[in-house]
Amino acid sequence: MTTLIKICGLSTEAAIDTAAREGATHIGLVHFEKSPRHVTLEQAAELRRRTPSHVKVVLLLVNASPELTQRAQRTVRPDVIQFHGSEKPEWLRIVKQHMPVEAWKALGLRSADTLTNARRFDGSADRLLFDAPAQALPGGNGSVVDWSLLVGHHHALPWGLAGGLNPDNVREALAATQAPLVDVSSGVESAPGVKDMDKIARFCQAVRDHDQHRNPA
Ligand SMILES: O=C(O)c1ccccc1N[C@@H]1O[C@H](COP(=O)(O)O)[C@@H](O)[C@H]1O
Repeated sequence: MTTLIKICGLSTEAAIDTAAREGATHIGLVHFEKSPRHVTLEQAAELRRRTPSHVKVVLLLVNASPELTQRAQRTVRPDVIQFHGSEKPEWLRIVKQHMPVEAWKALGLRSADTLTNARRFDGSADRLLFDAPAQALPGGNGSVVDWSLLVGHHHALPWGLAGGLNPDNVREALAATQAPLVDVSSGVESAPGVKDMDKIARFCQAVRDHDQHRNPA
């Protein structure tokens, strides 16, 4: 099985090109004004147009109003909306009824209870992302998830691992958790909001090395 790779918080065409060339399966665009990675909907639409069709575009929103969510979907036309606030399963269900998008829900992984409570998204989320608990920002803080909570857990939904991943720890994270998707933002930056092309390349290579080691040809 090939691990899916999401590189999040991209804001330049160069970063999109690098992520796509290095093997990202998903790129993330953050529309959240408090984030150093915030892009306007118009910028996100431009970056979406730049993205090759084999790479899925994930638009990240945090507790956005119904009006903003609809405007964002119509302007950017993402493949996925990643809900990274305290959005409820009912809201994801409504979004999926009215918009042609996948709905992903990010959850701050505090304890085993988080995994139990995640079952409330069965039937509404297309994928869960387990991130470190919220701090000053709801995500993008570079804090590492307690991977041991995920070891041996049976996931009812497709899922992904986020939170504090970087080129130097992603292989260890994958070996520990067997995550089918890894999601990185600050771990491939040289400063908040500034993507580092070399780190993006090294991150993707580390994931490929893991996959190769697991499934030697
Ligand atoms: O990236 C951001 O600025 C951000 C802002 C608000 C919510 C989520 C955000 N990013 C997401 O957080 C996780 C983990 O990020 P990191 O790798 O620890 O920096 C990831 O899903 C980002 O997409």
